Amino acid sequence: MENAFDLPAVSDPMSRHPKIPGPGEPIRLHHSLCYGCGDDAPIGLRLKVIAGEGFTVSAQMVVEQWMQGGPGVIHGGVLTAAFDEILGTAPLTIGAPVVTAHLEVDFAKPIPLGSTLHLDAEVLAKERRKVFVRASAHLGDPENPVATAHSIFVEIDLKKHFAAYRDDAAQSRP
Ligand SMILES: CCCCCCCC(=O)SCCNC(=O)CCNC(=O)[C@H](O)C(C)(C)COP(=O)(O)OP(=O)(O)OC[C@H]1O[C@@H](n2cnc3c(N)ncnc32)[C@H](O)[C@@H]1OP(=O)(O)O
Repeated sequence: MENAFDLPAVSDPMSRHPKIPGPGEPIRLHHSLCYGCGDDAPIGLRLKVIAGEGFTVSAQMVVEQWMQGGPGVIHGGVLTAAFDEILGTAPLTIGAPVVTAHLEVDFAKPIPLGSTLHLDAEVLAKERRKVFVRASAHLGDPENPVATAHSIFVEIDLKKHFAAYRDDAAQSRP
């Protein structure tokens, strides 16, 4: 499939960040209350994202009943959230903390409850603060994706970006 987002003609140089875990190793949670990866989130996907080779990461997610759109298949928003998480983690391989600016998802096939979703993401390019990332999901056969995603993440200064929200976030905890 062609990219529906405009990749830069030439990427800024990218190199694998020295602190990123080796292939097969988990990447540390970015926030324990995160809906996508947090262990302490009251409701969430609890994705464990694993570093791959180069600028790639992967994760697996069992599609549980509460993730249902229906009937019998995953909700599109849940799949999008899973993509957001894995796409947003991939830029850590180049040492870039990011937030989602643009995210597009193509839903190719229904994803039944009970299936194990395999998610793979890869950083394609960087241009100034923009990081271009693509992802795909399959149910065991990488040649047969059930969904794909393309996204632009923007590099941020983590402390500054979230400075105004941290207290509110603490207050909204259950
Ligand atoms: C380990 C972590 C895993 C995380 C997974 C979960 C990730 C998330 O869900 S994050 C939460 C959702 N996202 C957000 O809340 C972000 C909200 N948006 C923002 O804060 C701002 O719009 C932000 C930071 C993206 C950009 O604002 P700002 O810092 O002022 O940068 P700005 O100058 O506007 O844009 C920088 C570049 O990005 C581009 N850009 C900004 N928004 C977009 C967009 N929607 N689409 C395409 N390009 C964009 C700009 O054109 C600019 O490009 P260029 O270098 O070519 O001029």
